[in-house]
Amino acid sequence: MSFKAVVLGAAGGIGQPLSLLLKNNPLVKELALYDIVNTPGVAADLSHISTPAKVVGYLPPDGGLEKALTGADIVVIPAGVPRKPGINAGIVRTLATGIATAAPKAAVLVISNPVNSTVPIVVEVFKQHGVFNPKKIFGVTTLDVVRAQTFIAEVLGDLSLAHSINVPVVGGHSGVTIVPLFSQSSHALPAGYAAADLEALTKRVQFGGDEVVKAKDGAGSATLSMAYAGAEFAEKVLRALKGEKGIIAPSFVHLTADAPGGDAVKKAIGKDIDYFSAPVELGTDGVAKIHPLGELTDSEKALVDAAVPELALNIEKGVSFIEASKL
Ligand SMILES: NC(=O)C1=CN([C@@H]2O[C@H](COP(=O)(O)OP(=O)(O)OC[C@H]3O[C@@H](n4cnc5c(N)ncnc54)[C@H](O)[C@@H]3O)[C@@H](O)[C@H]2O)C=CC1
Ligand SMILES: O=C([O-])CC(=O)C(=O)O
Repeated sequence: MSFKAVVLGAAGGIGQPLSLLLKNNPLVKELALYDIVNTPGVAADLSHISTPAKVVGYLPPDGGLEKALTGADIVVIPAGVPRKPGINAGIVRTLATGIATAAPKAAVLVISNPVNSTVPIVVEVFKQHGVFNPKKIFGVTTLDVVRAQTFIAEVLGDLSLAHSINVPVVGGHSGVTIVPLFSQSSHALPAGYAAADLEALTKRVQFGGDEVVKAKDGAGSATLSMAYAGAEFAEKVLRALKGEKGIIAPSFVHLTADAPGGDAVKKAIGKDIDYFSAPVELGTDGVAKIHPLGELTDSEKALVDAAVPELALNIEKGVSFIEASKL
């Protein structure tokens, strides 16, 4: 069993390396690349790679978005502009409308920032079209996990461990809404690791994006690490769609009653919030189960408490953007 994957924003800084990684994924039989520019070139380039996926590029004229999306099993959205939330809201609304019309059953992986608001935008558009399935819409927070894995491995002095470190990062995807649960890491920090160092490590995960923006000196935000993270999460979703069991990864999802576990997360965070990034068990229909946050330390509880009000505002911004555009 193999799948049709679609990348919306495929010609961008994330879109191109992400498309390369998906072209390299044996679970992908067809790769449709959509952007407002340059996809014919990106598709022609990738199509010479000797892996099975058939690659086709699409542009807006002649129903390009609809053609790209038709028959999609998974749609990954890295379209938009780094650090321009207002512009991205409109772009994501347009793309979500296309998906709701042409591929309402596909798994939708939202990378475009701010994820805490763009995921609610996709959900509200799907609701308007009567096709909302909370099990199929994912905010991609994998880069936060990838950073936490790497930074723990750096502290442990062995980067070869990084990929095997299992560390949940929950909450949302921006600043203080990002909550790494280092106490639950499969690889513990060194005994006697100072509280101030733990605080600094937490901040480094929360503001890892700023580190890259600064180093790129005005030339954009994280693209290559994000492509890696997006491809890794997409691969997990595809493996689960194919029937593999027991795959769990944090993702920013709707805490619906339709997927068991959401209520327990709401209880743990002490607020009736509609979205949270929690460890999600993936299945043949998307979200199979939302896992609990587990035992939190006092400092982790404080991080969750700080995250929730900001998260609630971000979510409301996304919802009200669509509400307002209904008028
Ligand atoms: N979730 C996460 O962890 C991360 C999210 N991001 C976000 O990913 C997004 C993309 O970042 P980059 O690739 O660096 O930006 P970029 O500017 O290099 O690429 C964006 C691409 O989107 C395309 N685009 C614009 N409007 C479009 C539309 N209506 N339909 C289809 N494509 C459209 C552009 O033509 C461009 O090719 C940004 O919003 C950024 O903030 C970035 C890093 C991490
Ligand atoms: O910081 C940014 O603007 C991009 C991003 O989401 C990240 O690197 O985590």
